[in-house]
Amino acid sequence: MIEIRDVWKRLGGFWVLRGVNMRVNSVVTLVGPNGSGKTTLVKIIAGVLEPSRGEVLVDGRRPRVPASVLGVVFHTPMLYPELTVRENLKLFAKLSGGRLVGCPLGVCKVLDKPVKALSFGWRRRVDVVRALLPDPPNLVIDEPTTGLDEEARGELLDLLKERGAALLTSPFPLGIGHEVRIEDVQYAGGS
Ligand SMILES: Nc1ncnc2c1ncn2[C@@H]1O[C@H](COP(=O)(O)OP(=O)(O)OP(=O)(O)O)[C@@H](O)[C@H]1O
Repeated sequence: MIEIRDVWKRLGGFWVLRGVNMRVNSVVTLVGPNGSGKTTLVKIIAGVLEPSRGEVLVDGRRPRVPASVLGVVFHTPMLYPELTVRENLKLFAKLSGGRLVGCPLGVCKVLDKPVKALSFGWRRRVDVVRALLPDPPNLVIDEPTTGLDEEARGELLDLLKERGAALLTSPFPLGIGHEVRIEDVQYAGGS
């Protein structure tokens, strides 16, 4: 369960987020125009940005949550380009206490390739698998459709349905999970 409690964020002299209140306990896609604060909210949930006001709880924890409780996937993959996929997954499994089970998103096909040799879509696939290694009950993915083909999106949706909570952001409607407009979960007045 991801609980966003009255989260405000001021950046560059503007209130980007104005009192966001939201509880996520299933697959939820957050939609909104470019610049409406979706990525900012993901960063706050991930604990890499502090809210100006308010708090985020993930299964009752805050502000920084272990990878075993919250998996995070940003738009830019968090992988070591010089290492192979196998080496990356081994390293992150060690750090997060998880392990690779089966071949999610087809990663076994690319295990021995260096990450720098992969296409963007394959790097994103590997990055999602990296986040899922410790089997976190909660997940947040910024722009999940970017780079993923239809087959990978379908498999990703199946993987997400197994989570307690998955918050996705996309600049366009995905047809995945329950859609929530960012304007509808904060105080009226917009930006
Ligand atoms: N470090 C920063 N300093 C100043 N302003 C920032 C900073 N980061 C983001 N912003 C501003 O905050 C607003 C929200 O940005 P954010 O990236 O969260 O929006 P978004 O909804 O994810 O957009 P998109 O759909 O285009 O990805 C934008 O106006 C952006 O310019």
